[in-house]
Amino acid sequence: MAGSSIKPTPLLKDELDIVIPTIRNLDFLEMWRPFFEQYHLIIVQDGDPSKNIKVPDGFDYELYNRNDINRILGPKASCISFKDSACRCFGYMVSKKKYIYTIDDDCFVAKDPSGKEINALEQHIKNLLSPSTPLFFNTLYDPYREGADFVRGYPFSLREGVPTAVSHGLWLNIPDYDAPTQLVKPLERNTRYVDAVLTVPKGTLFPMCGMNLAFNRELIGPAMYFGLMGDGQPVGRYDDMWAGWCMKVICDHMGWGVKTGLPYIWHSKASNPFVNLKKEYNGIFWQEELIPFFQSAVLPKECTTVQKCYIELAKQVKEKLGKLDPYFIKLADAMVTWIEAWDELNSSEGKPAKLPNGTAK
Ligand SMILES: O=c1ccn([C@@H]2O[C@H](COP(=O)(O)OP(=O)(O)O[C@H]3O[C@@H](CO)[C@H](O)[C@H]3O)[C@@H](O)[C@H]2O)c(=O)[nH]1
Ligand SMILES: [Mn+2]
Repeated sequence: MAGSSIKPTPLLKDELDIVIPTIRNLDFLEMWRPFFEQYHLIIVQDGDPSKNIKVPDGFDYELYNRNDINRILGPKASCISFKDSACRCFGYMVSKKKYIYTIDDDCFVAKDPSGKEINALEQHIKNLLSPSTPLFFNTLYDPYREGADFVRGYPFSLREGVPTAVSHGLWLNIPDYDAPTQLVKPLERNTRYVDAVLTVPKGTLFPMCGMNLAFNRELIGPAMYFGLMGDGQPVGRYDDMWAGWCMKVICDHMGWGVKTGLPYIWHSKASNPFVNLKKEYNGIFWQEELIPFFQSAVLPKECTTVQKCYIELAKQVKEKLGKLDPYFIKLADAMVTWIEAWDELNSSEGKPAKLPNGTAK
């Protein structure tokens, strides 16, 4: 019998949204079509709202520009950054799905060492649907992967693992370096494909990159606020970092896991290191204080929901980081506004009506 031409239904087809921030164009979607075409896209158009961003035919999407964000959130739109990829978190807020995958518009399909094209989304879904092991390190990496397992000495009481909240993918070609490193090593390319998925141990922070990232929105969505960055703010390119530090403290508190490693994407554009240095310089200085703050942050046991954890974290940011710079007082307030907006849009009566394909109502 001739091979069936019926495509298998992609995993989580109706339970996952792909969120793309863009200030450029969406041509990269052509390369992702085989992997993305059956999923719903949420495009967050940054910059000039009068610019028309063309979405390639055949994709099911909703697109939000700054006018839409202001219309939907009203005064609370102040918590969504402008002129920074941080705007992507608006897509997390308006999504109705259980899972989110977010990818930058200069990230393409990479190939594994055998030359096979990598379906990054499929790997993220596998990462999210299998448990994490933050409480005890498995030296053979992901024990739930085909052909691997827990090694001798791994406590059986811990082998069930914990729910996975975040899957952090990596990048071949242009690595996600900060500006100083980019300036020192302008020609460095990441050619090393490491065939591993690791759980970030409990109590350990890491620099979360928003370029190739997936998460369980029902678990950790309210904590995935990408902060106040870009236009009118003293810092940029610390959006995903801020979200990653808040997220990890909350995942540790809630008993959820964070994975990093596979899948890889091919990152094609190196952003301008001098422009990046201007955006980053406060962040490079402040992070020496921010990391100890997050490392020592304790959430009371009364914080039983992500929203409660986040509001408590915002309180501590205001109290302890407000003296580092007044920016953190503004950021702490924006964190609270984010949760208010999240709850407004995600309570049953608060959902904005949507057109099936195209711009939001
Ligand atoms: O003002 C802006 C700038 C960019 N975007 C969109 O955001 C992503 C990332 O942009 P870009 O690829 O230019 O930046 P990188 O330096 O490679 O990004 C890394 O730094 C992080 C920035 O926080 C980012 O998550 C990392 O990937 C693209 O889709 C741009 O179109 C924007 O919306 N507004
Ligand atoms: Mn990029």
